[in-house]
Amino acid sequence: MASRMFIRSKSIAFNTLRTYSSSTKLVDVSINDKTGIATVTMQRPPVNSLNLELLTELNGALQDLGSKKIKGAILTSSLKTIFSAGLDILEMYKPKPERASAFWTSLQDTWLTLYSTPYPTVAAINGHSPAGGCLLSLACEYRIMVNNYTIGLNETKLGIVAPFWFVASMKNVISHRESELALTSGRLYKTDEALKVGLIDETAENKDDALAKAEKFFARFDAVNPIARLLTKQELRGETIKELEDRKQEDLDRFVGFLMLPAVQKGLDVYLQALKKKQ
Ligand SMILES: CCCCCCCC/C=C/C=C/CC(=O)SCCNC(=O)CCNC(=O)[C@H](O)C(C)(C)COP(=O)(O)OP(=O)(O)OC[C@H]1O[C@@H](n2cnc3c(N)ncnc32)[C@H](O)[C@@H]1OP(=O)(O)O
Repeated sequence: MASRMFIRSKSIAFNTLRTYSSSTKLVDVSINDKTGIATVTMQRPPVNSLNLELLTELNGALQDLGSKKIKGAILTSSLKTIFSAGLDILEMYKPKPERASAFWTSLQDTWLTLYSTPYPTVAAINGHSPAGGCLLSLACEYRIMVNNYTIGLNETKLGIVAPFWFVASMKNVISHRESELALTSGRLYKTDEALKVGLIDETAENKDDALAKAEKFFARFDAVNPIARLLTKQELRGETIKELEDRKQEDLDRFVGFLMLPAVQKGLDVYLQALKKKQ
């Protein structure tokens, strides 16, 4: 894990800043050449649910940024009211085992990349952010959320169990007690409630406000040595990263095994039907 971060920190030092814009079907990346801030935008309508393809593109984009000299990266969504609806339930419902394995591995890899970026990260949460959406924002260093949306790890509401690294991501941000209360009940917090427990760091009026506040967050590091900053981040996050790296295969096997349980499939079926009936 130490090498994961350190090699990247060396590579950014030798590159020069340039205007950059790259858009794949599901992820848009642009770097503002004046501020040096990258904006990574998920764009998979209708709800940015995280399927294999979106996760693969997102991981690739975040890794590419590691070789560029950027001041920081903002993760956000192109959708008006949704940051991300979390994992694509259709990836877990009646899955083919090979696809389920590739899907979960891509989630593990994306989280590892985002949790350990050499550059500072902000989630500009411009809409609802349940489950996997919350996980992505927890992997960022700072969370700014637009008012009147919801965020949280609501896995138990779907009859599924948040894996240890989802739980650790939460516990590294809010208290153990609050995590226990939230995770066991599958609580989704409204923006103002999330601020009160520290799940988010700031609220925003709208997406533009969130982006402006993200820029101010990055400015905190103007007078900070970047290597000292990175090594400190590594010190704080290293244990959690190492645990997933060490237990990656075990975690994958548990996920695939869990999905094959009839009771889990039944729970997902009921949840999917309820989502569709909502309209
Ligand atoms: C013993 C230890 C074992 C450990 C093993 C590991 C266990 C496995 C772990 C898995 C972890 C999973 C984490 C997750 O992320 S699960 C996903 C959780 N997500 C949700 O609960 C969100 C569900 N969606 C919503 O609440 C809403 O859609 C919302 C995001 C608030 C948006 O609302 P709205 O704007 O009103 O949009 P609609 O609800 O009408 O949705 C539009 C269409 O999109 C479909 N949809 C919504 N969310 C998902 C999703 N996550 N995946 C797939 N599809 C989704 C919805 O059904 C609508 O479809 P359609 O138009 O066809 O009706």
